[in-house]
Amino acid sequence: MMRIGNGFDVHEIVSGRPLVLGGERIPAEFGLLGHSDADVVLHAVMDAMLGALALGDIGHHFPNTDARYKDANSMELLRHVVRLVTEQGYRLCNLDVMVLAEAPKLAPHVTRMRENIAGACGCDVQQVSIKATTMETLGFVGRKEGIAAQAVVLLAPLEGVSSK
Ligand SMILES: Nc1ccn([C@@H]2O[C@H](COP(=O)(O)O)[C@@H](O)[C@H]2O)c(=O)n1
Ligand SMILES: C[C@@]1(CO)OP(=O)(O)OP(=O)(O)OC[C@H]1O
Repeated sequence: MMRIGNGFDVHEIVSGRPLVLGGERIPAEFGLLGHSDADVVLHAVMDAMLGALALGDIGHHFPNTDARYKDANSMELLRHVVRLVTEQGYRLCNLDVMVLAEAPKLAPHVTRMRENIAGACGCDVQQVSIKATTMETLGFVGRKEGIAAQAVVLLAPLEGVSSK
């Protein structure tokens, strides 16, 4: 049986922190606040994968009260979630991420972000889609108070399903 999952995350924009999105350090005058590296893109992707298999959420697997995850590299957390997916007998069919960010311009970084995620998932970059939009100055994203990401993931059983 194919399994679909969705994930959503928001992190607050602050100065003095790096901006890491999709495992990529993005040049910016601000970063995101979080217990981990606050990679809002990977957090949405992990929650979508966990949701597809009803395995809870990232807060359950990586509690923000646990010092082990202080400034954690979310790529490592993603690799752990991918291992859980494999153990359950599933693999990524495709995923689609929408990043809501007023700035910076993410288009120049999207290919590297897709490659990072595909590398962690052991899949082709064509199976990973990342898109970005502004909020046209509206709301907390439009005021540059935060960045949000939404992900939808489709998982397929490891055996008997083509990736096409
Ligand atoms: N942080 C962002 C936001 C948007 N883009 C790209 O610009 C296009 C137009 O954005 P609108 O919000 O005006 O629709 C969008 O389709 C993206 O290609 C971006 O690179 N980074
Ligand atoms: C990733 C984790 C890891 O402690 O930390 P945060 O950076 O706080 O991210 P958030 O999406 O708020 O919560 C999930 C946590 O599991």
